[in-house]
Amino acid sequence: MRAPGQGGSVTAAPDRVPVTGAWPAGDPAGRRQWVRSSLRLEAGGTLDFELAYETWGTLNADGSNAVLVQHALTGDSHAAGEAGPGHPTAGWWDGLIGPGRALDTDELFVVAPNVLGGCQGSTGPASLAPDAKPWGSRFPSITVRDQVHSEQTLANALGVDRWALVLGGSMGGMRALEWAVSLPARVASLLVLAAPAASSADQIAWAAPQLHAIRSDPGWRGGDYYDAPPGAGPHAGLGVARRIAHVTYRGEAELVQRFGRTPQGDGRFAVESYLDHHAAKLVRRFDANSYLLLTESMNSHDVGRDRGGVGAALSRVSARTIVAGVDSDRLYPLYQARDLAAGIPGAGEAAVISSPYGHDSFLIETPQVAALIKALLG
Ligand SMILES: CC(=O)SCCNC(=O)CCNC(=O)[C@H](O)C(C)(C)COP(=O)(O)OP(=O)(O)OC[C@H]1O[C@@H](n2cnc3c(N)ncnc32)[C@H](O)[C@@H]1OP(=O)(O)O
Ligand SMILES: N[C@@H](CCO)C(=O)O
Repeated sequence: MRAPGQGGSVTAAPDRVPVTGAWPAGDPAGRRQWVRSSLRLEAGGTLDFELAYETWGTLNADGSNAVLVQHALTGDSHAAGEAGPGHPTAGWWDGLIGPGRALDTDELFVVAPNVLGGCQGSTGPASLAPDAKPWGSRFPSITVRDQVHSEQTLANALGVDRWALVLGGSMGGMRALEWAVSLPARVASLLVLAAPAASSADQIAWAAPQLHAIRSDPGWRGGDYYDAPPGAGPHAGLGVARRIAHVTYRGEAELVQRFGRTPQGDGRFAVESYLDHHAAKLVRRFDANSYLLLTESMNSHDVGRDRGGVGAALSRVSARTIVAGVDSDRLYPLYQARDLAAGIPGAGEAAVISSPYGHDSFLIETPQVAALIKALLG
């Protein structure tokens, strides 16, 4: 089990005052912190939860220099920093966060939480429920709004009334947008990368075989696999899900040119070997139930739900906004970024990240993303 043992319970309790503290034993990197509270879920009931987060820089006296960085589906709070104990890779936006970088930590206070429902320190299906057993199949459904609600607790605990900037890509872009729609007074500027106002049928369609792959793995055991012997969990299903997803994260022309048709010595096409590699890497670091839960939270993403539609919801945004899409993104196509930008007051036309790398370009095209950040903060 990867998450800490505090878990949560679905109860009818009212929201509680958040409690913060240093991360307890078990954080090998030694820099994560946590906030603990409870929230009313959009689907009903209340969840006691913890959010893990990391920060860089210092909050200034008037609290005006805080930036909220939102990770994508399989990301985590380690947005910046070198690889080291507990973090085999450098932060996923290390090129953007640090002294002298676009998110200049000599000037800014940068905060990156692990998403509610995740498996990298925040409460999720692998966490312990009040009965001291993993939540597993009992973990409630979570929406993007619930995730943002939980992050409000973090902002309150940190003393951040208004973020100077909220930004993220993909699932992180959904949460960034939801912040600006649900709490417009608390978001001064907004950068949404490769994310829509509402998940489309095409995106839900790509998710469907991924969900089935995990659930049809006998090792999934209806979601209650945490006491299975090592290696007996739903690794094969999660690996298939990642292979499907990873194809959608990369550019078609990129794969064609990069891998060609020549089989490797072991008989696999190079692109098959590449997908196998990414599947194996994810299986080692990610919980299958979190993958299901977060995928379904993305499927349900629709800023217009119960708000009179997408147009009415977007008209609430008061942040200085840039929306950007990637010209080779086949999962979140550019037209969605254009539609989203058109709906947000003052956003102007969507920016275009030009790249062969597809959806993942928001993680790869550092200078182009840096320019967008500077345009907002400058
Ligand atoms: C914010 C967040 O959301 S997510 C956190 C970071 N994201 C992830 O971890 C998602 C998974 N990874 C990725 O999507 C990508 O690796 C990115 C976006 C992080 C970086 O993209 P790129 O730099 O273009 O990496 P690329 O997709 O080429 O993968 C490189 C890996 O494939 C391996 N690889 C390349 N070709 C082959 C092949 N034919 N066979 C096997 N492995 C191969 C490389 O050895 C390298 O392995 P390593 O990452 O273990 O060192
Ligand atoms: N590579 C990213 C893509 C999802 O947007 C991830 O795994 O989170």
